Amino acid sequence: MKYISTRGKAPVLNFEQAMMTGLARDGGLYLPETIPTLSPDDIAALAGLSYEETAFRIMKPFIGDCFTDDEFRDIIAKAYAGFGHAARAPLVQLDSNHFLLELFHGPTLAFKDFAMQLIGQLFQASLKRSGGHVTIAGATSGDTGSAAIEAFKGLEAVDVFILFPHGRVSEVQRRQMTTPAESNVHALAMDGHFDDCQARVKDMFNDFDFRDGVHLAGVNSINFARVLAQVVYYFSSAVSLGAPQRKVSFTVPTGNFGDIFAGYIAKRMGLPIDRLVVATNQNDILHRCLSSGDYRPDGVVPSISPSMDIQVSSNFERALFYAYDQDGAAVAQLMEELSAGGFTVSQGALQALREVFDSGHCSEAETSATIRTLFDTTGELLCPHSAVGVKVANELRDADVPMITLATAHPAKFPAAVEAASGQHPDLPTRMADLYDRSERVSRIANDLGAIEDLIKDRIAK
Ligand SMILES: Cc1ncc(COP(=O)(O)O)c(C=O)c1O
Ligand SMILES: N[C@@H](CCOP(=O)(O)O)C(=O)O
Repeated sequence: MKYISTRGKAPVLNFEQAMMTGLARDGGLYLPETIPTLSPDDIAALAGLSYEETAFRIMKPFIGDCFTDDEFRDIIAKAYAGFGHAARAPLVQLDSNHFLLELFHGPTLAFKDFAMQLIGQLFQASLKRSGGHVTIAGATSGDTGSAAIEAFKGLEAVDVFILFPHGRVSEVQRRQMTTPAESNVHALAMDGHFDDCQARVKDMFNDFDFRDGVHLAGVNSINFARVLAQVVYYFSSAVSLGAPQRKVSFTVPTGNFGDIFAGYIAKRMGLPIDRLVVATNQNDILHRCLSSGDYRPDGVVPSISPSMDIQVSSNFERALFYAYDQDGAAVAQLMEELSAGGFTVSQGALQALREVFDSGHCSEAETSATIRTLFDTTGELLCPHSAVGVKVANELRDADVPMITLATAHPAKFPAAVEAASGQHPDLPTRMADLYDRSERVSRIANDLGAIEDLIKDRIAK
């Protein structure tokens, strides 16, 4: 399996190389040259399998011969051993034909653990073979950072630097990043919002002297391995509701477009997905773009679903690549226009996107009302991101097609917003009960590429 860049001008790599490379050297994002497909019989055969075996069968064609079957099975087993639910990603029924896919039973209580625990194991296996050391630089609006730190803390072959927007993540998210004592963990509270953090991480990758000097690696969804791991739960949940004989739809609370793009890959692999619904909070650039064709960031407004406070949605570039018939030059042109303020999607490409994706948005008041109503009617306590998904799903779903809404984080990561909405205080699991008592270690940093690079060089030299 070969991996190519969305901008068409970077070296073609295998899975392991693409995983360890992060951002392509032309600024684009790696994707498999062709998307493997599963027959209806292959999909039917997933029924009743463990999550781990499903993961092996879905991901193996993308990995090629980079890892032996035994190695890869062992990696998957280790990745999911620490999850707090036997099903890993259990489905809960909310209403007639509406289901919630609970993706928050991993170690840091958000869907990011599904991919991050896996790539933590993949990186370790790869670095053990090469004997190298990498410097991970990641940007987070709260959940990627804590999942990355949990997956990589204490590893000798890795230093992990996480940029998060100062004052714009929940206290639980911040503490998950700032309380680990391992010396290879570096939490950096940056001035600005998530888009600034993500831009600085991409700047570091585009600074080749720095990138090559520190052996930079990426664990944001710029890394295709992150997206790949998330494809698995689309299959496991759809099959448990009757796929491939029965079509299903998904609603995905969306910010950086990685999770819903994993659903797009699942659809292209042959999973009979009817609609993929993009659910945004008040930072609704994706909804506006899918409605009008215009993609023009106009500033992030902080919300009670802070992990989705994003206006420059990294993986939308991957969706555009397919919508523009894999024309790297066209994508590169759009991204150049984005740097200058924004772009308009061509009519043909917009039509291609709309053939797959629907979209909706959810105001702050609607998010709170959804948390309250769902708790009152079903006893299910949602995090604000999942509530955005449920609200949009209820609005757009077709009563005859099962709708699966992704519950992307545990309510206890956002206790203030959840309690204000529902009157219920969501408790952290007992293993985290002392999170508020642990001491924090964090560096404040300006939104300044030079200052960030200097800090990283200085820390890894020690
Ligand atoms: C809890 C939560 N929900 C939803 C999202 C949006 O996911 P994506 O960025 O993959 O669209 C995020 C952040 O990525 C998140 O942390
Ligand atoms: N919401 C994310 C933002 C980063 O997204 P990623 O999928 O590209 O890592 C977060 O919680 O950090």
